[in-house]
Amino acid sequence: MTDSLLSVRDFSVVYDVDPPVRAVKDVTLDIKRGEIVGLAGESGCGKTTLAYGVQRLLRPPAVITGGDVVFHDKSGDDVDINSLGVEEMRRFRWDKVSMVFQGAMNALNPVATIGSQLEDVFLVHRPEMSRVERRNAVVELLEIVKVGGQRLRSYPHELSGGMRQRVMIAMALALRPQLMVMDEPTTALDVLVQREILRQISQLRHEFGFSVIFITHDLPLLLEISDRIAIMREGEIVELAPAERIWNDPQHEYTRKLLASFPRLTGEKGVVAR
Ligand SMILES: Nc1ncnc2c1ncn2[C@@H]1O[C@H](COP(=O)(O)OP(=O)(O)OP(=O)(O)O)[C@@H](O)[C@H]1O
Repeated sequence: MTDSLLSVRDFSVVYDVDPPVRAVKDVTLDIKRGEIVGLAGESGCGKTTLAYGVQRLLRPPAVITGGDVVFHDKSGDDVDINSLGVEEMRRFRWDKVSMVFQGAMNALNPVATIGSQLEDVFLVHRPEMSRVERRNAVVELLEIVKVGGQRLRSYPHELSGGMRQRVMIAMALALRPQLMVMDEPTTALDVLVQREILRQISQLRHEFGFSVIFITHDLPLLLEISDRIAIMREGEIVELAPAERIWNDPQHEYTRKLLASFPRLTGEKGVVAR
């Protein structure tokens, strides 16, 4: 088994509008097993396009104009993501890769209990599971994300925003994917809740061994949670280095500019124990 989980080579995406927008330009990036890679950069630099593009989640006018994305499955198989059919890709997305979107907590169905919504994931993707097995798996998930199994019968409006976002993380974790893509997963939450959830994501990846691609505008937050950070600018990765290096010894002029734009960075140590 290789150390690498996802290999992205010379990946490019263009939005075919007039004039065309080259949103991602020849990006090369390796995600290792169990690591958290942060994607940072100003709004519009291509973070979301890159993270969605490698999962083939983009819709027209987006066009992938070049590059390879290979997923090194823990079974030992190498999966060329570009070659998967629609149905294979759908299964792949839940089983191997899952996503937590910004504001995902508002995507919960308001008239169904969170237990039944979590159960649906198993109903669809693990049809061989019995009712009892499904129920047990849901309770376990709610315990893992510290919402508590007894919340099974709660409706979304009975939970705080932070709790609902944890439910979404539980859902993303349900099939034990090897990669989780998180797009501003805590942006809508207050700072303390954010920190708690980040700490938990960090612990869970140690426990379950998944890798994370974490997207946010919030560079100080990324410095705390990420093992490595990719700094993007105008569709390119201008610097990719361990979080400590980005913080202590940024090599690229643009990285220094970006760091300087966050007055919160006072040199204190972060609270998320990686
Ligand atoms: N549907 C679209 N049609 C045309 N251009 C688009 C489309 N979606 C995104 N773009 C352009 O592609 C570039 C990259 O956008 P993208 O959303 O990937 O950046 P981002 O870094 O994720 O920004 P944000 O942090 O604001 O989400 C931007 O110039 C954006 O205007």
